[in-house]
Amino acid sequence: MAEAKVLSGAGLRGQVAGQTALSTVGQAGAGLTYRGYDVRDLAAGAEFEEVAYLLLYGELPSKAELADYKRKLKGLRDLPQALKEVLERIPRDAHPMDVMRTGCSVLGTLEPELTFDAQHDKTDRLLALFPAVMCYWYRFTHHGVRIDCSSDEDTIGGHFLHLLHGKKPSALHVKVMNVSLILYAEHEFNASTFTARVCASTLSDLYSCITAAIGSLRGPLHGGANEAAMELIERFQSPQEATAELLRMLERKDKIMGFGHAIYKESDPRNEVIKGWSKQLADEVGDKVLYPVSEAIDKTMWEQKRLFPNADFYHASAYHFMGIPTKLFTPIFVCSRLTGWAAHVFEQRANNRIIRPSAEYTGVEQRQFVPIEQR
Ligand SMILES: CC(=O)SCCNC(=O)CCNC(=O)[C@H](O)C(C)(C)COP(=O)(O)OP(=O)(O)OC[C@H]1O[C@@H](n2cnc3c(N)ncnc32)[C@H](O)[C@@H]1OP(=O)(O)O
Ligand SMILES: O=C([O-])CC(=O)C(=O)O
Repeated sequence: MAEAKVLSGAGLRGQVAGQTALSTVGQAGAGLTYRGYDVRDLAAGAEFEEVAYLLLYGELPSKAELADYKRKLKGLRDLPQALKEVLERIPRDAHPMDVMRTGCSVLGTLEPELTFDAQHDKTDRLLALFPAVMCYWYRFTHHGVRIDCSSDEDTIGGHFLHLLHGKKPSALHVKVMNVSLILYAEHEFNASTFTARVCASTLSDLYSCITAAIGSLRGPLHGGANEAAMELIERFQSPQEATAELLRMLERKDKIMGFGHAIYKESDPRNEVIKGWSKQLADEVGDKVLYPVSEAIDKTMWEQKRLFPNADFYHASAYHFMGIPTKLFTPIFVCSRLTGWAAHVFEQRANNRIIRPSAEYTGVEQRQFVPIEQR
């Protein structure tokens, strides 16, 4: 059973900054729950759309509700022409997280949230269309094709893989995407969600909250770590080489991306799930390097620092084995975490007070103003 991490010091660590009924993180017994359900049970038995519905609408759907919800989302997948034109203008070497941020913001000008009554419909639209924002830009700028943004795929994960690769994905890959989207969906007051709530607390619109959250997720200390972890593991040809270099990196006090956590102390419950799927994908593609290298880094980090892989580390190899380009790793996180962000925005709006903490002043004492001619 994981103990709660002892929290102190900077970064607002250990401060209760509000209330939520959406998830628990790092509590004894179950490391992560969404509205009371253990994330491992959801990842094993649910579809991502069920989890999205749970977070956004409050309860797991019945079969009929899920079928209706998936039908609704399927009908909302295509991008407005004006958004496609904007995406075509974004440079090939732009970071895809900047593309997601811009795509979200532009949609906010085309289909604005005029009243908060529209918050669920606007969220469903973003949920349905985010995979196409990423894939339309990527395929246009990298392969010169204007893809059809609708597909017959039953799930968001399958739809994303279909748009990216231009063909029907395998059942295994659809399953892993589904699990991945569930694992990334919600995580209490992490940096990007807190950003969304701060924005919501000013009574701003949903698109502003989500755009701001994407900006926070982009950094390598948060969602950007899955991409940074891939850049690390692909440097090595063998576990021995990885271990030797890791020891040098730790000696230099480098941060190893994909390890450690602000709240969890001994393990991240999402890791065991995605690690298992990464192993299965490694076997499928006959990998003899990346997965053993990942395990060697994992072992060395634990032995040397007592640091464990977080949700991001084995996501890197899992996504890679499915042929997903590294720079699209963090945008996939956006497609999932949108559900948590939006649910937090709804929660903030339902019981709002503007979030405005105080600062401890550390500057100079009050002093006399000196006119510019006398300075
Ligand atoms: C989905 C997610 O967003 S999960 C997080 C993804 N981010 C990463 O993987 C980035 C790498 N990890 C980190 O930078 C950190 O572990 C964070 C940002 C996740 C958490 O930061 P904090 O809460 O400040 O970490 P914490 O207080 O546990 O750090 C304790 C010590 O371990 C070190 N440490 C923590 N993580 C790492 C790491 N990944 N590599 C090397 N050292 C580390 C810290 O530098 C600190 O050392 P010090 O006491 O000598 O200063
Ligand atoms: O909670 C955090 O600080 C980061 C994290 O794991 C997440 O957002 O999924």
